[in-house]
Amino acid sequence: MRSPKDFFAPLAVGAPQPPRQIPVRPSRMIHFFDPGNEKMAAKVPDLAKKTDVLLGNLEDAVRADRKEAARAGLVSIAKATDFGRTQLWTRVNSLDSPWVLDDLITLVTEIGDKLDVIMIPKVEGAQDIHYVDRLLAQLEARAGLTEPLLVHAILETASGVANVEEIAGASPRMQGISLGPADLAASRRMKTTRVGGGHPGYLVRTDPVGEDLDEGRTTYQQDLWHYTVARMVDACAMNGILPYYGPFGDIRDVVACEDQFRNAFLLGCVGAWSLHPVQIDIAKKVFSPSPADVAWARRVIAEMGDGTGAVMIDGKMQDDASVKQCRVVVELADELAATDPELAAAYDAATKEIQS
Ligand SMILES: CCC(=O)SCCNC(=O)CCNC(=O)[C@H](O)C(C)(C)COP(=O)(O)OP(=O)(O)OC[C@H]1O[C@@H](n2cnc3c(N)ncnc32)[C@H](O)[C@@H]1OP(=O)(O)O
Ligand SMILES: O=CC(=O)O
Ligand SMILES: [Mg+2]
Repeated sequence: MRSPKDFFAPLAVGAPQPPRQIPVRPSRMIHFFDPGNEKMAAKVPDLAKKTDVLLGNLEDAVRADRKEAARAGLVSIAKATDFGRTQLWTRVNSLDSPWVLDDLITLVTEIGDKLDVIMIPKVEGAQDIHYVDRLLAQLEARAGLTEPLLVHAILETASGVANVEEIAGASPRMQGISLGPADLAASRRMKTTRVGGGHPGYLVRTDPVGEDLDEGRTTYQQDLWHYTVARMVDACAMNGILPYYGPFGDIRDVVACEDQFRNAFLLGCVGAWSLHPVQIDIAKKVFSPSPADVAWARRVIAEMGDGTGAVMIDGKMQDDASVKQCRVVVELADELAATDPELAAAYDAATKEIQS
């Protein structure tokens, strides 16, 4: 165990100072693309204008014989593209794979100054983050980088879930954690064959009304991911890092995708992955607080004055705790509105309407 005093010392001579705070930047959607796929790569400059995060994926979904092409593609794209305010992330191959060492060496050396966050898949415990932490420090020092790279873990193994609190606090570089429902389902030996989302067989049923066990019994589909998302959110919040829902694989089912994203948003996640351009606007809509909620939250804050005591607003009791929730909503809205004039106008219009 490192002592808390050592936590903010660089892990290699010449490496940049580790971060003390995770920068607050919009990351409602982490948009995945395969940098070795020419069609997808051609869309990157346009996608950079409408996404919060673009992620060059080198791991699963990239064929084994295309790994080098994907890595080289990401280097070229990063060098050639002006990403503006959009962050550039990558997902490297897993730590037990034959590709990850070259992924990290190449990317940090060639484009370490363009990358914001490195996503590490299949993290099992703090030891995986410690390994990456030291290696990144060595590579940053050699590349002469002045800003530390941040690390994001995917929660997609049973041991990762069991160790999620120690993973979240394993390094000052930890930026956040995403739920990876597909690999996690396999690791847990769940009997699903989907990428995220629900399952009609996972349900509860109302009690029988009489002797007939089939008659009049409504069933309600349950959320397979509730426990893991909630646990991930707590682990992230207690360590000052950000939680995300991961992939929703049924690209055609934009309705259920929106539901899954909204469940994650309401439970505390700040964003989700988009796998296809059609999911970008879904994430943008869901992970931006609604104008009505922002207007209401602003009103509660205004009427609560110094934030203590209790008041009644439209028949609802408000006190110190509800005003704190309202501040969470308003702070997020203000952060997003600062770079999105359309959203800012929608929030102001809804606020004026509620005041009149
Ligand atoms: C399961 C656990 C995980 O690890 S999830 C993360 C790993 N998976 C991924 O990264 C998948 C990323 N997405 C994809 O590969 C594709 O979107 C898949 C799902 C295969 C669908 O592609 P395709 O059949 O081409 O869809 P389409 O015909 O509707 O595409 C229309 C045009 O859009 C493009 N497109 C597609 N996806 C992306 C993307 N993620 N980023 C940028 N562009 C994308 C297509 O190339 C196609 O382009 P064009 O109109 O033909 O020029
Ligand atoms: O990598 C993501 C997953 O769901 O697996
Ligand atoms: Mg995975």
